[in-house]
Amino acid sequence: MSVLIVAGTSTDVGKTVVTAALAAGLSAAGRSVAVCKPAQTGVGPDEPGDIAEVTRLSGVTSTVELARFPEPLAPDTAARRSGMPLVRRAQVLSAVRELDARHDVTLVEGAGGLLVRLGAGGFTVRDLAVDLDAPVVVVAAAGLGTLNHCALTAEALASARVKCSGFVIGSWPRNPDLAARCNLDDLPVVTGSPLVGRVPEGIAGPDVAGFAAAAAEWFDPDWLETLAT
Ligand SMILES: Nc1ncnc2c1ncn2[C@@H]1O[C@H](COP(=O)(O)OP(=O)(O)OP(=O)(O)O)[C@@H](O)[C@H]1O
Ligand SMILES: C[C@H](N)[C@H](N)CCCCCC(=O)O
Ligand SMILES: [Mg+2]
Repeated sequence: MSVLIVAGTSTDVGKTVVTAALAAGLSAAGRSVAVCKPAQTGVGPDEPGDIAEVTRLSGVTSTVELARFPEPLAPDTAARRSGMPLVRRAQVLSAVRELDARHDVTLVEGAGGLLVRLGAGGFTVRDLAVDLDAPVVVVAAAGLGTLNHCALTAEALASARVKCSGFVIGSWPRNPDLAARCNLDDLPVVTGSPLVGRVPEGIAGPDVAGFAAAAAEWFDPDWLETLAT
């Protein structure tokens, strides 16, 4: 019914944790949720990737990972170096559309930041948002430096006329420093989009029941509600 692209300002900002939190929060609200990771890098064939982490934290099992490459690199580079076939744009679009037809919300997690090349022809997660006419939520770090990364990402979305659904801080510190506290007010100003969530630091541990039970509280409730309508 609806697709939401989970992009980031960079790698390691908490996209997977936020994807899991969204999956858990939407599931708790009675929505059927699917998750697609078009290209996973940096994990071997038998190791858990981002999809496994989303399932562990959220319980959501309707998932698709289209390709994985062992080296921790951008997917197109990792694919070329591995000698395996690159992910194709049409392949991703068809997988996401198939999930979308059967679920209330389909979450698509990119790799790294918005303009990282996912596969053949250099397509990016921004291209997927254009093709799917889907909004993007951007996951960002909490502290100093994030305003610039968020503003750049907002500009890159606007230049392709992709709707920015909002920003989420992937790991909100227990004791936020001055920059993190100021960013709460400044981030919407510099990006022109709302801050719609903050996932607490240290929450993605072994207490998966606690994670799933609390997940909806980390997002603006009105925003979360709009995702499945
Ligand atoms: N709120 C949080 N609580 C606990 N751990 C977190 C939180 N946010 C991020 N982490 C940890 O930080 C690391 C990076 O987070 P995550 O894997 O979600 O990043 P990512 O943006 O998905 O990166 P990639 O580009 O590789 O997909 C992980 O080890 C994750 O468990
Ligand atoms: C391996 C890592 N965790 C991500 N999955 C891939 C990040 C690619 C980033 C490329 C870049 O922007 O330089
Ligand atoms: Mg991830």
